[in-house]
Parts: sequence; structure tokens; C-alpha cells
Amino acid sequence: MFSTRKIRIFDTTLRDGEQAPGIDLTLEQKVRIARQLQRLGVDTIEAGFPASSEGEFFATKRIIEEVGDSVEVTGLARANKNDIDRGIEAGLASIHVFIATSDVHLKYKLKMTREQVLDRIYESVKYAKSHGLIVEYSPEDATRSNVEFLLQAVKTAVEAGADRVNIPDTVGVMTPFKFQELIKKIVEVSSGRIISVHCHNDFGLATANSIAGVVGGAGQVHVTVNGIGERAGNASLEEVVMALKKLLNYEVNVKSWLLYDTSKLVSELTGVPVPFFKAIVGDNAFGHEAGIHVHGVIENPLTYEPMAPEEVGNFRRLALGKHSGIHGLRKILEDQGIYLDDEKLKEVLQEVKKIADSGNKVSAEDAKRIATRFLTS
Ligand SMILES: CC(=O)SCCNC(=O)CCNC(=O)[C@H](O)C(C)(C)COP(=O)(O)OP(=O)(O)OC[C@H]1O[C@@H](n2cnc3c(N)ncnc32)[C@H](O)[C@@H]1OP(=O)(O)O
Ligand SMILES: CC(C)C(=O)C(=O)O
Repeated sequence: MFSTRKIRIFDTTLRDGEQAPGIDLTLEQKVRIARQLQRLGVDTIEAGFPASSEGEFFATKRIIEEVGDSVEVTGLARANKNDIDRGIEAGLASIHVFIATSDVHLKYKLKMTREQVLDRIYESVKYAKSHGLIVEYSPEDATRSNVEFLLQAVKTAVEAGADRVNIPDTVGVMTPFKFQELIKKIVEVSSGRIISVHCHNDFGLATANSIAGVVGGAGQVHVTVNGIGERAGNASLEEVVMALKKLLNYEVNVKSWLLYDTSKLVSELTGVPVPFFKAIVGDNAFGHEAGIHVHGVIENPLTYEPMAPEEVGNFRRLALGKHSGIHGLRKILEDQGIYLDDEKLKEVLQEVKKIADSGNKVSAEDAKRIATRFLTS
């Protein structure tokens, strides 16, 4: 399925990402990440939750001062006057107001009736709009809400003036086909407002569900760098962006070649390592050891890579091990200035495999050392 529709990228690394246990960024660290997100080209930066602490308040304020001229900066607020006022005091021109719509949240957490929640949606969105803000409303736990009530909540937010409505899969229980259908229904009652999706990764489906939401009609996706966030995390920015661009041909503002550096920066500042096998930005995302693959990639990278590493700022890494073949070994040695005939290469390869079979790693330098013996013998 192909489309040229433009999809907004709403980055919540500094809000939902930072909410994860063990991640507490300083003001300076938040500002560094915000600057990188602005360079990357996201459409909205959710800078934090200004009412939650002094630090969050001042970080939001500084981020607006630093990058607010060139990118929309928003902040999270509960559906109450105090949180919205705190956002306004921090200087926000855009606010993300949320209140849950699922019965389990209403009964046990909010202790409110459905009617009270609808009133609260209307009042809080209207209040924020009356201060001239761009308002995005999220019915938290939308995907476990009664669908009729969810549609009522969305209509209420739209009537109160919400500019965008975001549909959160708060505990990650959606499957792609189900979510696509739900988003279609939401779009039908939203009077042309941008519909957004916010997916959590509890079943490893956050990226798939986000894409399904877009196919269902969403015009914006909430993401975090490296997929950090509550519990199993959020939909990862790099996966969503590249899937939208490369697999479905949607238009996205993000400069994909800055993805790897952005991932490294967020990893460094949060202290959360990027998994080796992480799609797009993992160190093995363009890694090859198997002889058949390495041969193919040397002839033409398209054989075993769905995109070029440079497109996302990552690197191709050719490794040696028990699965290596002659073509790969030749390339690794020639890159280091070592040229051997096929007979000698085969002997070096046998040694490489012997080392690997005994459970040891073989680096390019190890191969060079072995090959040097053959050069001089
Ligand atoms: C799905 C999400 O990610 S939602 C965002 C979650 N993020 C965070 O919680 C991070 C920031 N949070 C905080 O710093 C604090 O929780 C604060 C400042 C917001 C509130 O702190 P406290 O006043 O101490 O309350 P606490 O966090 O224990 O409880 C939450 C209160 O907010 C209420 N509440 C929760 N969500 C909403 C909402 N969307 N709208 C209005 N009220 C809400 C709860 O019912 C509870 O109210 P109560 O105090 O009257 O019982
Ligand atoms: C506030 C909302 C969007 C949220 O973070 C969630 O439901 O996961």
C-alpha cells in the first residue's frame, strides 16, 4: 500500500520516555536532547510534565526558549486547571491534556462517572483553548474503553476545540488489524481533526500498531528515541519513521541520516543501552558474518540489506567467525592492505574457523595477524 500523505512525528522521549524507572535527566541533558530532536526534524517535542516538579517546569521553559521558535514544544497536563496553568506559566503555546476513558481507570483511579469525565474533557480543553493554546487531547487507556463512550469522548474534545486527538494504547493491548479498525472509526467522528496514535510495547507490537493506526487514517504518531518509556516502552521513533518512509512511502519530516547519532545521544544521557539487535540503530542492524550474506553484500548490499546504513547514519559491519567465507575474509584483509591468493586465503579461513569453533572471537586484526604469517612463509 503506498501513500504520499504527510505524517507528523510527535516525540515524547522527554516525557513518556523519561517517565521510565531509572531515567531522570537534568535540565541540561533535556535541553541537549531537545536540540537534537529539533535538528532531527520532529514536528512536536513533548518536553515534559511541567506540573510534576520544579525541575520539569524549568526544563520545559528552557526547551521552549532554546527550540520553541522552530518546533512545536508541548507539555503534558492532567485535565485540571492547575496542570494547564502550570504549562501556561512555563510558556507553552501547545498543551497535551489527558484523562482516561476506560471503566477500570474511571472506577479505581479517577473515581469518576462517565458523565463527569465528559464534562472534564470539555472544560479542560475549552479552558486551554481560551488561553490560545494548541490543544491535543488523549483519552488515556482508549483501547480498553467502551468504544461508544470513547467516540463520545473524542466528539466532546472536538466540540470543545481540540486541535488533535491522540489515541493511546496505554497498556499495549492492541493488535494491528483491530487498531486500524478503531482508528478508522475515530477518524469518522473527528470532523477533520488530526488523529494521533500512541502505542506501548507490552506485546512487542508498538511499531506495528502505530503503522496500522496510520493506515487506518491517523496523521500523527507518538514515538520515543530507542523506544524508551513506561514498562516495555513506546513505539520507537527510528522504527516508525523508517517503516513509514521505506515500506509505505509516507512523507515524514525527520532527517533519517541523524537517527543513529540521536539514538547514541539518548542512550548516553539516559544510561539505557541500545540493544545489539535493535532495528535501524542497533550495532548489528547492518552487521554480517555469514559467508553467503557477506558475499552477497560485497557484490551488492541490496542482497541482504533493506536500506543503506548511511540512510540512517549507521554503519555496515563485516565480522569474522565460524560462518565466514572466502569472499568476506578477502575483503576484510584487503581493507587492511593484505592481498593473498585463494590457496592461502583458504588456509587463513581454516585457522579463523578453528579459533571461532573453540568459542573465541576473531577480529579483523586477528585475521591480519594470521594472514601476515602466510605472507612471509
Ligand atoms: C499514561 C501516562 O503516562 S499518564 C502520565 C503519567 N505521568 C506521571 O505521573 C509523571 C508525573 N506525575 C507526577 O509528578 C505526580 O503524579 C503528579 C504531580 C502529577 C500528581 O502527584 P500527586 O498529587 O502526589 O498525586 P498522585 O500521583 O499520587 O495521584 C494522581 C492523582 O491525579 C489524579 N489523576 C490522574 N490522572 C488524571 C487526569 N488525567 N486528570 C485529572 N486527574 C487525574 C488521580 O485520580 C489522583 O488524584 P487524587 O490525588 O485526588 O487521588
Ligand atoms: C498520556 C498518555 C498519552 C500516555 O502516555 C499513555 O496513555 O500511555
